Amino acid sequence: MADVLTAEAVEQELGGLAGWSGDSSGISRTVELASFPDAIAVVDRVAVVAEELDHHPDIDIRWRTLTFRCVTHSAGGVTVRDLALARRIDEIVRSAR
Ligand SMILES: C[C@H](O)[C@H](O)[C@H]1CNC2=NC(N)=NC(=O)C2=N1
Repeated sequence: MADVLTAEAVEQELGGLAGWSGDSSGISRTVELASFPDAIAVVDRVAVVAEELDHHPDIDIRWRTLTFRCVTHSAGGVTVRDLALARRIDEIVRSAR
C-alpha cells in the first residue's frame, strides 16, 4: 500500500496542482461548471477514471459546483495515488469548460 505523504511533501505537490488545497489529511478542489448537466457529466467521467485507478474521490455536488476530495482512506492520509487522481480530475475539468 502507498505510504501517507509528509505534510511537507503534500505542500510541495500542491504547488504544482493549481486550485487544489489541503494537507496530509486530504486535498480538495472546488469547480463550477456551466450547468448541472455539465457538472454531472464531469462526475460521470471522473467515475470511469476512479474505477480504472481503483481509487475514488469523495464528491460533493451542489447544483453546478463540485468539490472533489482525495484521500487514501485505507492509509489514513494523502498518498501518491491521490495526486495521480487529482491530475486526472484536472484533465477532465479542463476539457469540460
Ligand atoms: C478494494 C479497493 O481497492 C479499496 O476499497 C479501495 C477503493 N477505492 C479507494 N479510494 C480511496 N480514495 N481510498 C481507499 O482507501 C480506497 N480503497
